[in-house]
Amino acid sequence: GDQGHEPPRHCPTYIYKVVLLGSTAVGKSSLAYRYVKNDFQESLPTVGCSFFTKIIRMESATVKLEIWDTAGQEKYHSVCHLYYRGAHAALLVYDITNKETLGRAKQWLKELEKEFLHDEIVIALVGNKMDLAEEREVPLFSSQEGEEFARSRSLLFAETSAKSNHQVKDVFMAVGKTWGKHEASQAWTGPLGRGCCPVALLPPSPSAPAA
Ligand SMILES: Nc1nc2c(ncn2[C@@H]2O[C@H](COP(=O)(O)OP(=O)(O)OP(=O)(O)O)[C@@H](O)[C@H]2O)c(=O)[nH]1
Repeated sequence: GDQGHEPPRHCPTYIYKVVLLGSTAVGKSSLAYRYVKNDFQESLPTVGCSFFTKIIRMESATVKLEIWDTAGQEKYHSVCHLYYRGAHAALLVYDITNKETLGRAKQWLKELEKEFLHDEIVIALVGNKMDLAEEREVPLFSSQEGEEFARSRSLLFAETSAKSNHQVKDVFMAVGKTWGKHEASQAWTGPLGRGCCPVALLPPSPSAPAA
């Protein structure tokens, strides 16, 4: 029964939805697979959408990341908006060895900007297949073009490799931390409680040097 005025001391669960968008074969499924299973496999094209869950346990809360991996093939384009609805974060993935895929990621950005207010979603531009740097077609992110583009839209940027496990965890963590800041400026005020709401905090990446 009811134990009185003190709320129960169970850990609340925060649900946080991340959607992966981008051209076919840029490595969306591979990034999700690497992050959730810490593994890499040659995989078949995604049909429709696939779904991964990552549970992150912290001292005072549990974070459940729902990772929605969409299909990049054009024939699935018309259903993609069903998947990014309600997302807290979007990773716009391109392949650094294929310049066309960056163009596609920029189109996704336009589409998201129509659907979401600036503060409603955290967006990261992710150049994948860093292990193939010698076949690079898209200049390094630090090039003027990329940097200006990111700054003008206040995006997060990272170059990753699902294959060699480069910056994969970091990109998910960076997105989570940015979302936490958005939340802090809005409803988030401190002690955990009050049912289920978007995630506010993610633990720092263990690979990051202590600040
Ligand atoms: N070298 C290299 N290959 C990768 C990397 N990530 C993915 N691949 C390969 O690229 C191909 C496509 O990867 P997927 O993860 O299926 O790509 P996707 O974006 O999910 O593709 P769709 O499901 O069609 O949208 C596969 O052969 C992967 O093994 C990477 O970081 N480096």
